Amino acid sequence: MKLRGIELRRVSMPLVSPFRTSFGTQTKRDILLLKAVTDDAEGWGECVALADPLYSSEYVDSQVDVLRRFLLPKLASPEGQAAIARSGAAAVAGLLHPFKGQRMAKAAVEMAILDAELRGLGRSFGRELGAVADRVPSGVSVGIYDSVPQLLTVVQGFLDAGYVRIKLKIEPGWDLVPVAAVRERFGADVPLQVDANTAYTLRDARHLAKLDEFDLLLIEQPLEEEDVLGHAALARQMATPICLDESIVSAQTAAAAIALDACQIVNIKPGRVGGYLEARRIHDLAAAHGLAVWCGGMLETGIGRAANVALAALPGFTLPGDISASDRFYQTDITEPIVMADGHIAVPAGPGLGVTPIPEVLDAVTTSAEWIPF
Ligand SMILES: CC(=O)N[C@@H](Cc1ccc2ccccc2c1)C(=O)O
Ligand SMILES: [Mg+2]
Repeated sequence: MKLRGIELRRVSMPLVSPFRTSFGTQTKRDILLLKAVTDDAEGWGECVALADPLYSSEYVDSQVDVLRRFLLPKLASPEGQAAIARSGAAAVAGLLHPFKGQRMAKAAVEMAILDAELRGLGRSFGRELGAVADRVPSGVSVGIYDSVPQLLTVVQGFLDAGYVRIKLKIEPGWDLVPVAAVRERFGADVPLQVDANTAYTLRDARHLAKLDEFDLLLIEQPLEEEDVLGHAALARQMATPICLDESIVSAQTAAAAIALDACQIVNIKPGRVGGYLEARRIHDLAAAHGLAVWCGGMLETGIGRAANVALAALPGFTLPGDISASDRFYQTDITEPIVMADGHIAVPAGPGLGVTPIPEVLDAVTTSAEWIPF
């Protein structure tokens, strides 16, 4: 496979409604898309970095910069071209390993090259990754609201839409009361979990343990991302399973967290861990230790969303993910909308991602595009 170049494209997409979490309120998404052009096909990658370094240390301008100055020149070098010609996308992580961190940029470029490679081979992402299902259950992430009645109206809407699992964002001051209200209104059988996005400390352990009465599936990332020992201590003080998100940035950090009993469940996000191939390694590692995993979301467009559906079809993804339909976040997606049918989303069967951007829609939301020839 000969890589001719990569196009860096920024798109700006308004959210259908403000999405508030413990780290702020988002009303639009500033997204970096990559298009890899090879002799055989074009492939697409999506960088999940936010505009600001509020979820992780990456932010979209930093990922553009590191791609332009370091990552793409390395892939374009004679060494890079030879390795990619020989091994395709499987060579990317090794080539980029000398550059520390920047996992969301690395994930996006590996994804674009993998998509081009698979389209050229006529193989789907699902087939390549090891999907064992042709549809996956769809959960939904619900933000923080100004009032409980407002929250209950939103949850009712998502349950009516058919989402099979509800995830509530929580933060100090918005946790026990909204969770109790959802349980009270919708009953004990609705699969329910919470996500704190690192908002608590170990001093909150006794408070967080009060969540145990609500029979939650898990509590996601209660403490800050580097506090692996704190999560292990918290796990000993509450019954609700601890799930890590921000803390798990690679198979290595997953292995450490599992060995330290810092988590019983892992939220896998390919963009956070450096790509779909590393995501599969984490899936395999978790399965070897008997841990359930599920696929998290970063408000991806249909590009990232389609790839996440394929990943979520692997056997170890036994909990519903945050792979909602496109209309959870976007009025108009840049691909054919990803839709949910009785609580499930079909795994795309076409070559590569199985979806491609719709040119006129993509152009309408594009704020910049830059071709980087190899
Ligand atoms: C679906 C979900 O809750 N995702 C992340 C948090 C998150 C929240 C807000 C975001 C806004 C713009 C881009 C990515 C974002 C990710 C999580 O699981 O922790
Ligand atoms: Mg999370």
